[in-house]
Amino acid sequence: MAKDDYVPLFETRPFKGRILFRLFAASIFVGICFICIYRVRFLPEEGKVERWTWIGLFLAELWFSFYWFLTAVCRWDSVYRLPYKDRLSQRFDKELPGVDIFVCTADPLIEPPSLVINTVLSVMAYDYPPEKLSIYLSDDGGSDLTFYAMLEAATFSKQWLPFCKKFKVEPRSAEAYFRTAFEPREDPVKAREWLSVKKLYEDMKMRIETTTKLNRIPEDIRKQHKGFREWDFVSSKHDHQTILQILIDGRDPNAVDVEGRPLPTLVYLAREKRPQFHHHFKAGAMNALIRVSSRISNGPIILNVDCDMYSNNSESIKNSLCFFMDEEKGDEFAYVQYPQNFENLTKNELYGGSYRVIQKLEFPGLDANGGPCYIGSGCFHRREALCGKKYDKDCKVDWKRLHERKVKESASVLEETCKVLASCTFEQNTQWGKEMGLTYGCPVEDVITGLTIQCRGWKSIYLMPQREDFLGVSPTTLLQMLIQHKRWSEGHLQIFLSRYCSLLYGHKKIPLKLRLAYCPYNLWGANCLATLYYVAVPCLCLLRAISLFPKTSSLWVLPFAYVAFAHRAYSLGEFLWCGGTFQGWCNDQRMWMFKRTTSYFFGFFDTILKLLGYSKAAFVITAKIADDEVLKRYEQELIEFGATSPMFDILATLAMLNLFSSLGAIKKVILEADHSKVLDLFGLQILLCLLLVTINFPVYQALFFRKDNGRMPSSSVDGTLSTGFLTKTGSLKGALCWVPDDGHLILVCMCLKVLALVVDQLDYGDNICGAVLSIRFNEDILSVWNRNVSDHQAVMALRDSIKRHLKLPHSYVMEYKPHDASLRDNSSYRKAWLRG
Ligand SMILES: O=c1ccn([C@@H]2O[C@H](COP(=O)(O)OP(=O)(O)O[C@H]3O[C@H](CO)[C@@H](O)[C@H](O)[C@H]3O)[C@@H](O)[C@H]2O)c(=O)[nH]1
Ligand SMILES: [Mn+2]
Repeated sequence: MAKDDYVPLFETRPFKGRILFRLFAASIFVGICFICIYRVRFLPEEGKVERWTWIGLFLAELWFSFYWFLTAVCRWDSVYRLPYKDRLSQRFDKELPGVDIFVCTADPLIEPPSLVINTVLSVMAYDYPPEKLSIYLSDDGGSDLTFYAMLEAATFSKQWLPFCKKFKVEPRSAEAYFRTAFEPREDPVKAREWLSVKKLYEDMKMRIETTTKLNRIPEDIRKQHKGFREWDFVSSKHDHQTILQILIDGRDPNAVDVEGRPLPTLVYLAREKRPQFHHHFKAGAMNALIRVSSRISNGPIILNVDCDMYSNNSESIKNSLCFFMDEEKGDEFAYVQYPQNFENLTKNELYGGSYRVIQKLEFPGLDANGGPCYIGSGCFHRREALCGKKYDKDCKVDWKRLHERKVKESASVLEETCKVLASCTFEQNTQWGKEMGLTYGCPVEDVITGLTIQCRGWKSIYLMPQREDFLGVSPTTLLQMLIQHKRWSEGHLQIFLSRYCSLLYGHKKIPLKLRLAYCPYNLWGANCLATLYYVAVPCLCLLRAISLFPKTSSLWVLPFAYVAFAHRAYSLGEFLWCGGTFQGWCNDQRMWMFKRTTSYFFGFFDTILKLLGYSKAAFVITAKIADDEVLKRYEQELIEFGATSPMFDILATLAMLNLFSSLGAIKKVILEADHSKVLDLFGLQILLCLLLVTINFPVYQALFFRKDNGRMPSSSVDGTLSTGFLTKTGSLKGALCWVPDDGHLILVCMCLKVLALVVDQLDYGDNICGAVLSIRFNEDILSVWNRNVSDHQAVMALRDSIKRHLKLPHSYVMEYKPHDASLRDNSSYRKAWLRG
């Protein structure tokens, strides 16, 4: 094509309103400067407790300022992209490249096969020539249940694909479509067809769910496909040979749908697993898929979706190709990342799961500076770039040549010859996991991979069309959410502390702004310290009458007030602009605090432990299902606490600390002769405490008022309630319980101990004591009960273990009525304090 005829396949437009943002950012910056001046000028004299608390607070504020600076970098420039799909069709209709789609699943129990196949069906039904489409499912669960579901999906696709075309179905996940769509009433013939496909789907779903519930495949079904024989050799999900089955071979002239049109290729792969080999979680699965697919279809474009994230837009492939195939700029793009949206969010996003501001404002910012990160699901890759090729500006892609398919072997030959590519030993002494494929060793394998790709000279694209392109499942319990964020924050922090730290690794490879823009995510985990300090220490100091903020009557209060309020108001504005609700923003803020004090905290320490070699890599898969009762509460937007976890201990502890400090402060204001003097001195501090109490409101509810099973488990409640008693008894040294099988509790213990020390140091005398320590009753004690040892003995044992562990002169333990009714019968219910 001659140069002047060139019409781009996409357009890039800058965001409006950047100037306003920059002015605002400048004003915040000025505010921060004043805060720093204040902190330095009014530093308390040497030798006082005040001095150290002051310095600590100052450090926390410096950290927040630095972090704010990083988030401002992300917003400095922003662009959005517009693909022109029609131009693509006009120009390249015959030369469209092959696209290989990788779906990953890992566990049939928490990622049910019926969910997996809906994702598979949705991508099989893309509006794209089926002979150029190949779908690969990686099953790390190595489960015949999933395999069976895939067989069913292969059969059903013969009806489903033509049905999607005929009825212009959207979305093309059968489950999602039939959940909301109604049959076309106007035409009885069509209506009948519609209903019959719906029935087919429902019958299939029922068959799949029955086998899943049975947890085994009945003999008569096993006989129907040779693939099941593979499971005769599977000893467990961690120990089996490669299972590779080409369920639909797109080249086979008989592989057609009910209307005679070809079907896309469909492949099931469970890579080899052996206990002595590390399998590298999703990254390992993806790399096995890259190799196997290179022999079977070798599509130059690869789409990666998680099993819970179905395609919600049948045009996504073509939209993405507008970038890769643009004659002028296309060759420099390695991947096109879509936002990850979730279909099961509640109206006000109870657990802040929409990430709207990140997706609508921050990622366009990354895009303007060189390209977004690769965040896993919903990402189209150029195969070469994913396989480690460096960007070469002289290398032009010839799509015509690329789309030819060369493989001649039959499906069964391919099945045999490709197995070795997915074996445990294949990667030994190769660059896989290092320079080739997805990078190993990090729980956010995607982000680190994206960064290395960008550092090899490639650019990436962030595409956020009107219609949400991919819809997934967001965690439906607080604990799930916190655990997911622990993995993320840990993974990100690992990147920051590794040789892949964007600041150093990206030097001279990617723009400075992009290097900086990676940092807010990489440093999520590092936020925990400053946040914990800010939510705990000012409250404690309030009780000890240490003022940490300027008097409300002085002018110095202005920068504090401006930065705090303007910044939050701006955040609210952003949230609303991105389509959120006010309540949603409040929930988001709460989650932000919860995550920082728990997920990030544990993520932070686990990263450090890993660096020191004490802890191994893990990947806790996020559950995609929950029981009906939990779901009901989720829909009512009731926060789910119904589990024991050290994370909840921290939340409860901090909430109680905030509550007691506020009560203490209020008491002081009332009792003090000169109210206004107290208010003048402690105004901001009291405000901060009250704010924290407001944020923690659902925690108090869960601790004391809720009756449903989503409340705080009674063990934590009693523990936290005990705080109330403890505080009344005067000087407190500490109490905790010890759960030996939970490594994290050591961490909680350490923190509680620190807190106890601080309290001790400050010596509150008979005042309300701010130390709030949760006692959690452990399985140990319950098992003592089980063995019919008298309660008293058990409690004494616990008390002694606490004493020993904390090396405290005293410890208090409350006798406890076990939660479990059967245990309750043989133990008397006494609530008494034993001091020893
Ligand atoms: O050993 C494993 C573990 C996980 N997975 C798959 O990886 C995907 C992501 O796992 P999930 O538990 O759903 O994690 P999320 O936190 O929801 O996923 C986000 O974060 C991950 C990195 O932590 C990214 O890989 C994902 O794309 C991104 O959506 C799922 O399809 C799993 O089946 C495997 O294939 N093998
Ligand atoms: Mn997921």
